[in-house]
Amino acid sequence: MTETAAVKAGSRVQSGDEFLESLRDGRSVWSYGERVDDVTTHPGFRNSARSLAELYDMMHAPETFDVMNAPTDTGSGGTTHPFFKVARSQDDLRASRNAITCWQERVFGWMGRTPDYKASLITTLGDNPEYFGEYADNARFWYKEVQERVLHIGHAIVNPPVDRSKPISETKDVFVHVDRETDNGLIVSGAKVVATGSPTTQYVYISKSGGPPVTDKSMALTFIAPVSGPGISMISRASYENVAARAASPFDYPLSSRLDENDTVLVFDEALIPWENVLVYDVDRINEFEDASGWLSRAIFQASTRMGVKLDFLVGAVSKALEITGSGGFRGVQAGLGEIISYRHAVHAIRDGMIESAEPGWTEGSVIPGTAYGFAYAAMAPGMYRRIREIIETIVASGLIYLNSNAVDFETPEIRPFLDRYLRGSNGKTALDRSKTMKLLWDAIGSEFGARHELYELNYFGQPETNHLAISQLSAVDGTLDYARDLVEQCMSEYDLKGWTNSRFVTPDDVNFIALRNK
Ligand SMILES: Cc1cc2nc3c(=O)[nH]c(=O)nc-3n(C[C@H](O)[C@H](O)[C@H](O)COP(=O)(O)OP(=O)(O)OC[C@H]3O[C@@H](n4cnc5c(N)ncnc54)[C@H](O)[C@@H]3O)c2cc1C
Repeated sequence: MTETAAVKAGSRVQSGDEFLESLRDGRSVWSYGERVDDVTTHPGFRNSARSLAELYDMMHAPETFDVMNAPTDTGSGGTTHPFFKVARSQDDLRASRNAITCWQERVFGWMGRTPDYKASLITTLGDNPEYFGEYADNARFWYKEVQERVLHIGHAIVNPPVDRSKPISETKDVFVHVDRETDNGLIVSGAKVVATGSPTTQYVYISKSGGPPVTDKSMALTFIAPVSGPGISMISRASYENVAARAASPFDYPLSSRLDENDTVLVFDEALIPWENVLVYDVDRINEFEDASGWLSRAIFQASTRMGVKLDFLVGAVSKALEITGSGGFRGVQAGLGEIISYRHAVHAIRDGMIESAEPGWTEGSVIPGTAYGFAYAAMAPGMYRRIREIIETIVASGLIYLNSNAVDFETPEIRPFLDRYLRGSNGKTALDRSKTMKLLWDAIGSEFGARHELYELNYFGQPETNHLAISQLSAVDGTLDYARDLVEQCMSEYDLKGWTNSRFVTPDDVNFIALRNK
């Protein structure tokens, strides 16, 4: 479908400007002791917001339109991002992969919470609205609304790390819970950890993931809220974009300066959640949802596709860095780069393996990416990412900090000749080439932005141990363990104390010293 056809058909997908306008809604974002007036102009958030706006523009641009759009399944006749629809076939998953990749290439793999991330979960509302019981119409509404407008929804589904040793009920004052019910909706208070990207999202999805089962109905809650809703505050962590803007330049921190997704402490203080926005308010349903819906496998699919692009980017940056240091020809250094590339290949392979091993979704006719390979990615990614950082620090070494402090140094006549001589690179690369490349690589792995990315990958799907456990349990029911054990049984059935039971093989009675002795 061409762009013109989609517009004629009534596409409701927001543009970049419409997205930015929607963020100017009086939301309560707090940073450095002040309430942020407007995240689209504040130096701590404005370029991150613009990076997201560019993604929305790609939904409309003729050159990316086809890969970024598919017909809606809501009856609107318009188009949407392919991952915002319930997948019905492996081809739907392929179209989703291509669209996720296309967006990630624009942000070089460094924004984890692009709007398609939450589409992994929102599509479950359209797959099985009946599951939500008395809130089924809410599920239908939000599926349609999010899909047609490609809304940007953040999520906060983990309880804050406060008194982990105590049962949830004893930390209720901190965790999100219902204060009281009213005719208009639920009055909710409490916090979640953490709402990544929320200052520049439009809505937030609150639910439960992992941890001990919920037993108290007042905490068995899933809902969607506009982040600008009354009673909702976002207390931002230090903004790397702000620090870079005030104390450096885009040349010095090219990723922090535009791709920082602020992780906020999200606080509800007697916030009214209208009944229309409630999806789950039931102990059994909230505990079952994660396993029943299959949303995690979709989330991992989006994450591994994103990681694939991030690793492509790192491979490119490391390769350019080695060209500058002149160490790229050494055997150990080549092996280091090769190890990073092999992780890159493994991630791309798992992503596509998830398509090849797609399995039935929540309801008849829907399809989700293969769960077992997905959990393997979730368990493997943290260690792999940590190892990649270690390799880069080993093979690029001091090259990562043998650098000037700021872009302005290149305009400072007293030191420019020194820079040109002492920072020059191998292979005809100039000092400017070195500084630009190495600062980019440092921002990727070493700056506060870069270090936060390791923490992010490590905790993306909870603790790796949890994912190893999940794989272990899954393998007992999906046939993996049975198959592996059968293989070993088959091997062991072909011999016994007397020798081979398989007549094809020759029992060595003719040469074996014990057999000969006993003859
Ligand atoms: C950069 C970043 C961004 C994030 N963004 C989001 C987001 O957007 N939305 C969101 O919902 N979440 C987000 N998170 C939270 C993330 O999902 C969690 O960090 C992750 O699930 C791990 O949980 P935790 O941090 O609470 O660790 P914990 O569960 O507190 O675990 C800490 C340690 O204690 C151990 N432990 C904890 N409880 C027990 C127990 N009962 N028995 C034995 N051992 C225990 C764990 O094994 C682990 O070693 C983000 C986290 C980070 C770091």
